[in-house]
Amino acid sequence: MSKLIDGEKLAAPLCNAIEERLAPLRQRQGITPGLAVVLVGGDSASERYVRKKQVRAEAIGMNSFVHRLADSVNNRALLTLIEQLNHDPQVHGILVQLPLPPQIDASRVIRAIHPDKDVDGFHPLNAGLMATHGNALIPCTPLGCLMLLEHHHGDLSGQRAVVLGRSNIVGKPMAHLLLRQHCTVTIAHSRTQDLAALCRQADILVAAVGRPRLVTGDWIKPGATVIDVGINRIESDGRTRLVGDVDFVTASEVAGAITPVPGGVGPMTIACLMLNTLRATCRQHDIPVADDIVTN
Ligand SMILES: Nc1nc(=O)c2c([nH]1)NC[C@@H]1CN(c3ccc(C(=O)N[C@@H](CCC(=O)O)C(=O)O)cc3)C=[N+]21
Repeated sequence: MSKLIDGEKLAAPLCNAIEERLAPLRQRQGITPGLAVVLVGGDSASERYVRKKQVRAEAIGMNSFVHRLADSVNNRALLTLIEQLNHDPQVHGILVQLPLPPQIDASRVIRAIHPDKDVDGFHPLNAGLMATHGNALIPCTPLGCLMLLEHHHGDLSGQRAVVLGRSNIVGKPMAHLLLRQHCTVTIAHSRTQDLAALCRQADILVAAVGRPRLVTGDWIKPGATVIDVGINRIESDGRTRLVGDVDFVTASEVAGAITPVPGGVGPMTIACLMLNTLRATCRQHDIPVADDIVTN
């Protein structure tokens, strides 16, 4: 049986460390980091995640501003709101919850966010800086995965990593982060041939494809570290359940260590959003960025 990688257990001390940095910011500089979350429409999963972000931000003493827009909103109205938030000195981080409705040009919306306030790290400037090892805001989910990996796997140098999924928000940035830690990285996706055989070569396997229980035990190299980014809602026995991209039961018999869903990557994503908001705040006020909290 493999070791369980507990996301809550690593997220809690990270959030505490962030919280400790807020008091001196407030007392000495009069600054309270502010996170603005823009939610378009009323998707129940999105509502839930936005609520988690808001609750966590407030719990550690940040300001949180949630802007709700109708599902029918047009590009102009959304871009106007972002422009307003870009100029608002109370707002240090802006997150536009994805997915957006089809009439919205998501790429244009992401590009409208000021790169210094882009706490998702989705702006092409931040994506490019990360790819070239510059000083970027790094997407929260891959950053959280990397922290879990470094904590449980130790030095990643020379390890064979396979990232399943090539999205701009998880797969691609994850591959860049692993490369930066000197892994040998392969990005696999829906057109990859012999997916199972490829995955079996991985010392580190990160699954981020949104396919419930795609990765079964026979895809995993014995002893490998498995990070499950998937959050799929499925119906079973008349109830809605949350399952990952990894079939936990069979995978945990083979893997050396594995994240559960829920309680794995999710809590780290939220904690890294808090970290990015703190970093963005420091940068905007020319305060040395709190890089000693974590080094990556
Ligand atoms: N601009 C943008 N940035 C995002 O970071 C972003 C987004 N859009 N759209 C949706 C995805 C999804 N996401 C999650 C965050 C936390 C949990 C989380 O806390 N999950 C818990 C509980 C899950 C549950 O109970 O539903 C867990 O896995 O233990 C899940 C998913 C952020 N996303």
